[in-house]
Amino acid sequence: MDNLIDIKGVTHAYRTKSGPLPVLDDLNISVPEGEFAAVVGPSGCGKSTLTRLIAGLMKPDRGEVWLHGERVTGPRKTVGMAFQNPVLLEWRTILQNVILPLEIVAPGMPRRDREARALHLLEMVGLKGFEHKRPSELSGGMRQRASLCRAIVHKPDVLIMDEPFGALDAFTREDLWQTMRDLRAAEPFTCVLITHDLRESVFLGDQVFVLSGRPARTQAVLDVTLSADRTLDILFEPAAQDMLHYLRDQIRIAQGRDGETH
Ligand SMILES: Nc1ncnc2c1ncn2[C@@H]1O[C@H](COP(=O)(O)OP(=O)(O)OP(=O)(O)O)[C@@H](O)[C@H]1O
Repeated sequence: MDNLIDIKGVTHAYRTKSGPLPVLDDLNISVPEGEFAAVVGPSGCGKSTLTRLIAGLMKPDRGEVWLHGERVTGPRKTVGMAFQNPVLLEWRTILQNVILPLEIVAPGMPRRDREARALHLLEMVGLKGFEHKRPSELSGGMRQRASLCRAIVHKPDVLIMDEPFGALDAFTREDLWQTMRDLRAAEPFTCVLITHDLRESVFLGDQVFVLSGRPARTQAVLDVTLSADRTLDILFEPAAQDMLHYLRDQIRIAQGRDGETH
């Protein structure tokens, strides 16, 4: 299978007043087309920096980022992004917010077709009937559902999500995991998910990449050998529990806390 995302030997440092701050160090990550890569690592290790590099919003000091066989040298329209804060535009309805990327990427697409595409996605995520509401009229979980629709409405090559469920309560978060699973089954896409939640990484990921402490390297890669139509219950089964223990140990190592009693 071809890799849709290839991050090869990426090294990056921010220039700060007190000198360079090395953030990524010879990082290597490959994601085959259609796969879901979850990225976990200690706080501040460089995960968000990685998303900016994949999206072409920044260039690495060294190394290369490839998307779909093309070297990334600048921002790309074929990337969809979702963040912890859904940043929906209050002066637009939910439907108009979801349509926004199509207005930019496919300006020639008839309005009726744009709306049909957005309404289809809104229905899939359980927001049918809310399309004419303003963002402030929706709950946090509903806004994040709308934001997911907006991120994939233009069928991006890759969906990059940076802690998209981090601000939601535990039950809403689990609902959203299932929504993601169902969206992916209906519309396969390649995804990079940054998360602090190890259960989320195992439930949604095909592979989990553990980054080391800053500057981040790829410390470990876990193949999630659970069925694609996994349910939440699977997280309580021994195979998933073993994976969660492994990831927790890896995070301790990344934090330099290996050997502490736990
Ligand atoms: N524009 C910037 N200029 C200078 N330093 C930055 C910049 N952006 C991030 N940093 C620093 O780079 C390091 C990595 O930041 P980044 O946001 O990529 O980490 P992260 O792993 O996503 O963090 P968290 O898990 O806390 O969200 C941090 O120490 C941060 O303070």
